[in-house]
Amino acid sequence: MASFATTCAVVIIYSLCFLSTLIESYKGSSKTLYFKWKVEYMHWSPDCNEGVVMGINGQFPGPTIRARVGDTVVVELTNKLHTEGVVIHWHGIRQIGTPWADGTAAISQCAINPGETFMYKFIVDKAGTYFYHGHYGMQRSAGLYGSLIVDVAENVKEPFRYDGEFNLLLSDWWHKNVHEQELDLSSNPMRWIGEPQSLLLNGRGQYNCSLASQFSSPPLSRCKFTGTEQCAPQTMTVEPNKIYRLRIASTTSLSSLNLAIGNHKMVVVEADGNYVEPFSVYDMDIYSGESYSILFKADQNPAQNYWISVGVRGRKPNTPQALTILNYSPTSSKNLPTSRPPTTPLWNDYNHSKSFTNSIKALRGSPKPPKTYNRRIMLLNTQNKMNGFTKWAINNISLSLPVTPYLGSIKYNLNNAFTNSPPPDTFSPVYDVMRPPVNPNTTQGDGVYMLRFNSTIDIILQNANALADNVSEIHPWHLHGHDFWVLGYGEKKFTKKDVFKFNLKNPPLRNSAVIFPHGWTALRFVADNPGAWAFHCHIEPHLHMGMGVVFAEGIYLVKNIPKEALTCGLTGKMFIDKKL
Ligand SMILES: O=C1O[C@H]([C@@H](O)CO)C(O)=C1O
Repeated sequence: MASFATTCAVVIIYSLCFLSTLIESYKGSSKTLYFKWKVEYMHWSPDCNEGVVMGINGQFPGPTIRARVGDTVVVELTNKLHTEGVVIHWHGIRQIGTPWADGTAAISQCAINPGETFMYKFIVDKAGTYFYHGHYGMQRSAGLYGSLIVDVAENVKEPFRYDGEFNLLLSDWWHKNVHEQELDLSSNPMRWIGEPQSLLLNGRGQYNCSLASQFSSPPLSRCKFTGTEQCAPQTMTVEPNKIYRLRIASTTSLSSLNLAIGNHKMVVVEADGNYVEPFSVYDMDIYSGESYSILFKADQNPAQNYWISVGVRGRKPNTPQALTILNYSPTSSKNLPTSRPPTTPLWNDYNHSKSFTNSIKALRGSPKPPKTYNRRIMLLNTQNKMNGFTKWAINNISLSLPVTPYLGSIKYNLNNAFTNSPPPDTFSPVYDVMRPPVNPNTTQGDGVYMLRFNSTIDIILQNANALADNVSEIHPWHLHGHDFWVLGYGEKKFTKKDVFKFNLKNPPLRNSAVIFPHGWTALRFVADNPGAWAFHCHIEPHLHMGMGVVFAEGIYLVKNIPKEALTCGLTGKMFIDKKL
C-alpha cells in the first residue's frame, strides 16, 4: 500500500490512482497526505463465501494509511451508501486540537448523510500501529476498517532494530448481514449473534475449507487457491536470519484472539502506539481495539515454512483458527508446513491471559502517571434487562446516544440536547459482583461525565456476573482522545486496599484495556484534551446494547468546529435559526 500511495504521489493523476487517491504536499519535514475515499457496499468473499462488505474505494479492508509523526492526514470521505449515514474513527489518534475529527456519530459529529462528503483533517503526533473503523451503528462489523501506521519522524530512531515488517489486521466475520444482527440484538427477546463464521487476517479467511485440512477437527477439505481469490491468504516471506517487525491490530466485533507463529519466539515491543519493555512469548492474546508490534527472528530451518495461527479466546469457540504461512525464502510459499498449526490456549485459561497482560510494562523512560488523582470514577459493568430487552449498563445506565453530537450541544450550551444530570460516579457498595444481579432492571440514559479540564481521573472498571449463573465475560474497554496508564488488574470486587497494589512505577500507557471475568481494572489519565470522548466496550454488539459512557472536558476551549460536523439535531437547527 505504501508503495502504491507513493506511486500515486509521484504520478498525481487522480483517475489513475483513485483506489486510494493520495497527494502529498510538503511543509518543512512534515507532509500533508490527502486521500479521497468513497465508502460503499460491495459484493465480496472475505472467507470464500460471497456476502456484502462495506468497502472503501473498491477495497476491503480499506486502504492502509502510512504517515510519519507530525504529518497532517486529510481524508475527504464521501458516503456512497445510498440509505445510511457513516463516520470513521481513527482509533488511537488522540485528535489533540481537532476533537470534531474523532469520527464518533452523535458524540464528535453528525453522521455524514448519503451523497455528502466530510473532511477529516488531523495530525498524527505519535508513532505506532493504529487502525480506523466505522463508529456508527455496527458498521465496523460490516467491514468498515483499515490500517493506519505512523512511522517515527525522520532523524528519530525506534528503540529496537529490524530488517523488514509486516502488518496483520485481525477481524471476525458473520454471514448474517449487520442490519439483521443489529435488529436481532435490539429485539425482544434479544437474539444473540453467536460466534463468527470466520476469523480474517487482512480481510481474508477460509470458511468450510482449511489450509491445514489434515489437522482440522471437525474435518474440512483442503482449500485450493490460485492466489487471486479475495479469500486467498497473504503469506509472509522472510529471509533466513533477519529480524522482522509484525504489526498486529484487532478490529474484531466480538472475538478475543490469540496469535502464534509456529516455532518462533516473539518479543513484544509496542502496545497501542506506546513502547513497552520488551518481553518474549510464544503466543499472545489480543483483544478487540488493541494493537501490538512484535519482533521475531527468522532463525528456524529455512527449508520449511511455518504456520501463523489466530484462534479464539475468552468465549467458547465455534470458529476455526485463521491460518497463514510464514514462508522462508527461497522455499516455495506453496509448501505447506508439515507440522500441526500452533494450538490456541484453552478459551477459558484465564491465568494464561493474565500472565501475558501482566507482563506488559512501559519501556524505561516512558512518561509516568501523576502520583495522585483528583477524581475516582467506579464503573460497574452489568448485563441487564429493560422491559424484556437485553442491555449492558454502566452503573445501571445503558448508553443511548442523543441526536445532537455532545461536542456541539455542550459547546453551544444547548441544554435540552441530553440529560443534564450526570451519571453516577459509583455503584452500591453491597452489589455482589460474583452473582447474577438481584434486580436486573436498568434504565437508558445519555448523560455525560463532565471532567474538570487538566484534572487527573482514576477509573475503576468493575466487572460483574452476567444474567446467567457463573458467567462473566471479557470486556476490552477503549478510550477516545487519550492514552491512560493501566495501574493494575485484580480479582473480584475492588476494595480500598487494592490501591496499594497499583503500579505507579512503570504502568503501560495504552488506549485499550481489558477487564477479566469477575475482576477489575484500574486506569489513570489526565483530562487534558478539550472535547467529548467515548469510553466503551470495544465489543461492537455490547456497545450497541449500551455498554459505554461519554466524558467531556474543556469544551469551552474548543475553537473553530467546522459547521459540517454539526448540521444535525439542535446544532443544525441553531445554524438555520441564526441563518449561520
Ligand atoms: O451480550 C451477550 O449476550 C450473550 C449472552 O449473554 C446471552 O445470550 C453473550 O454471550 C453476550 O456477550
